[in-house]
Amino acid sequence: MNANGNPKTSADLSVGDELELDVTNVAHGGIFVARHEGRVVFVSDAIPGERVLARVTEARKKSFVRASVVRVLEASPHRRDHVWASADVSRDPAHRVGGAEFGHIDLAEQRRLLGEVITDSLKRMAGIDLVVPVEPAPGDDERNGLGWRTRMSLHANDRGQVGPYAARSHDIIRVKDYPLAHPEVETLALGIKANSTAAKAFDVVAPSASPPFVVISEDSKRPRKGHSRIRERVGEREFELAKTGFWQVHREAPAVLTAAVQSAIDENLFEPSAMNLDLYGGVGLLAAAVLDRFEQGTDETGRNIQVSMTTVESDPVATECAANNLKKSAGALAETARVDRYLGFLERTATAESAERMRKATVILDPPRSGAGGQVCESLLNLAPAQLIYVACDPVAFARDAKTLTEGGYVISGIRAFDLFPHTHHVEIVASLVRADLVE
Ligand SMILES: C[S@@+](CC[C@H](N)C(=O)[O-])C[C@H]1O[C@@H](n2cnc3c(N)ncnc32)[C@H](O)[C@@H]1O
Repeated sequence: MNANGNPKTSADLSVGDELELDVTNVAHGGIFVARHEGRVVFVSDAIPGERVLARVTEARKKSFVRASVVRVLEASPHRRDHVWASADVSRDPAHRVGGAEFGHIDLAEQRRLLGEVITDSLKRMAGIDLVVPVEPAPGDDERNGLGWRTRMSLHANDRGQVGPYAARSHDIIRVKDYPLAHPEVETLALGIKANSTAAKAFDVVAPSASPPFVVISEDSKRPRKGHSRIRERVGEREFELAKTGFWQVHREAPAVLTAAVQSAIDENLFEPSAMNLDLYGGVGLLAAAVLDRFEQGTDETGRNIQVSMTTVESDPVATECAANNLKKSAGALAETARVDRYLGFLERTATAESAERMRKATVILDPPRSGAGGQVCESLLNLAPAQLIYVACDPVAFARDAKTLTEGGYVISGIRAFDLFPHTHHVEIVASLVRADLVE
């Protein structure tokens, strides 16, 4: 009943109300869509096709409410016991752990849903029609998508309890296991005790070529910058990076992305002497992928092929590492700069010769979750490199940038997606965009 004593309508919904819902779609962000008398309900822990009983958890917006499944009335054939018991629907929604919001769905269906999110985002935001199958990382099917996470953050509350956050709050959930974590990460994480109430955050890391460790921080919000270095191995190469510096989280992700970027580049459009760039380059993983592919062999005069490649990265420690990681390549440079400013500088200072080197370039870009954004895309359109390889971890941000780039003169010539975060809603896209005048 509402305040006037009448039966509740969708407009009166408040937190705690329970609704029977037919779940119709997946939405971006690990949630699912249903309607209650026309009002959109974003439901967690559901699967499209299910009928569920869901409890309203947020009702501040007029256009939609949020709810969590408390009982499955008609289950999807894709429903499984949650891979992490601490996130199961049998728990009160407030006490479900976050970070595994697809863990109740079989892996093949998770990937189909991720593909649907990519297709929908491209259609809705960019008017682009593409079906993108989502490929598993090697070994994940055999391990049921578990044990991949080489980095994990835990938190402590004022009572000294340590654990991950709940699904939709910053409450600490105490757990008995971490099934998505690499075994070394899990062992270390389970051993953490908040010995001092000052300890607020714990980064647990298991690098592939250094011993596993925990970095303790007294501030849960401040980025933790360990300056001592660790090492990661990818194929024949080793990379150095800062202890809590950026590195791909899935243990297979560096190798998967290296191979994907290498094969996404059109070799007919690749010019070794062009102004090739690895934007948002981190410690040089993707620059190395390009160098390893195109430095092979000799040119027509019999000299070793030298590839010009500059990484652009805002974190000076990562840049320093990139310079070391790429130092065997004479044509490699590592610059500390924000990408928008760096590209703006290239635009302002262009000469006829540098503009031509830029137009022949291959540009890799692997921005953070928010995407490259309008200003960077506009600069890329002005500089007009021959091909862009866009590595994206957010389908919506990618679709927004793809709209700018395709409307400005690029054609998507290839796109792949990888399930590098099993049991979560995250997915990695690798897209090739070629300047339209170069497409046959
Ligand atoms: C998704 S990571 C990719 C790193 C690298 N490509 C890799 O795979 O290891 C994004 C990187 O961009 C950097 N970054 C974020 N915003 C930036 C900006 N505006 N300009 C330059 N670098 C930025 C971050 O420090 C981070 O290293």
